[in-house]
Amino acid sequence: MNAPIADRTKAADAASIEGKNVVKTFGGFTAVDDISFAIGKGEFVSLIGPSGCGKSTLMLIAAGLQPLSTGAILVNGARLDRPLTDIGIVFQDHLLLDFRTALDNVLLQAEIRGLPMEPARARAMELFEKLGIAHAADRYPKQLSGGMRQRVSIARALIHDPSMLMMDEPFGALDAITRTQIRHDLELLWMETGKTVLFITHSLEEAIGLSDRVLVMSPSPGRIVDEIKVELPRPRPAHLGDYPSFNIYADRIHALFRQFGVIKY
Ligand SMILES: Nc1ncnc2c1ncn2[C@@H]1O[C@H](COP(=O)(O)OP(=O)(O)OP(=O)(O)O)[C@@H](O)[C@H]1O
Repeated sequence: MNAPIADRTKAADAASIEGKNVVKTFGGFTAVDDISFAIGKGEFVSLIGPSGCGKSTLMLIAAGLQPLSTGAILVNGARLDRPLTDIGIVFQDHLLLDFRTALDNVLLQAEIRGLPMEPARARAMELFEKLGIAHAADRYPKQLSGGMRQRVSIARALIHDPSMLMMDEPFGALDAITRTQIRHDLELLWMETGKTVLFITHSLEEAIGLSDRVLVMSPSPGRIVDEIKVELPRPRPAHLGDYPSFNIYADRIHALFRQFGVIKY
C-alpha cells in the first residue's frame, strides 16, 4: 500500500495533538469519558460515533474552546490552556455573513488576524481555484449552493495557513453527490498541504474515504472503542466499495454499532 500522507515535507509545519485521559462532565452527566488519543503531524484522523456520543465536545476541548473536567490536551507536546489560534475550523453550518461576498467572507478572517491584505487576497483566490469556486468569488452566500458555501468555509479555515484543521460534520447537510465530490477535493487539498486534520462525521464513506485512522466512539458517555488504520491508496475513489478492504473496515464499524445497539439490524 502506498504511504497515506502524500506530502510529508509539508507535515513538518503541521501540529501534533494529543488527548490524555480527557473527561468532560456537564453537571452530573459525563459526555466524554476518559478519552486518550494522539494525532501526528500531518495525519488525517476521523472521529465517528452515534449522535450525542461527545464528538463535538471532544473537538471543542481539543481546540481549547471548551474547558475539560480532567485530563489534558497537548499540542506539539505543550499543555493547551487557551483557545488554539493556529487552527482552522469548519462546522456543518457554513456561518458565512450574508452581506459579504464569498471572497470578503474569507478575507474577514485575514482582517481579524491582521494579515497583510494583498497576499491574503492572492491566497484566497488560490484556495478558491483549488476548491473550484474561483468563478463565484464575488457572489453572496445566498447566491451559492450548499456545497459552494462549504467550500468557502474551507477556504476561510485555511486562509491563515494554520497547522491544524478541525472539521465538525462539514458535509452533513449536503446531498450525496456533492458530498462525494467535496470529499475528493478536500482529500487532494489535504494531500497538497499536509495539514493535521481532525474530522468528525457520521458517514463511513467519509471516515474511511478520507482518513489515515478512524477513531470509533461508543454511545454516550463517549469513549474510543476502536481505532482503524485505513490502508487504502490515495487519492481514494468515489466508489470505495471497489476495495474489499473498505467493506472489511465498514463491517468492523457496523459490528461495533450493532454491539452497542446503535444499529439494530
Ligand atoms: N454545554 C452543554 N451543556 C450540557 N450538556 C451538553 C453541552 N454540550 C453538549 N452536551 C451534551 O453532551 C453530549 C455530547 O454532545 P456532543 O454535541 O458532543 O455530541 P456529538 O457526538 O457531537 O453529537 P451529534 O453527532 O449529534 O452532533 C450530549 O448528550 C449533549 O447533550
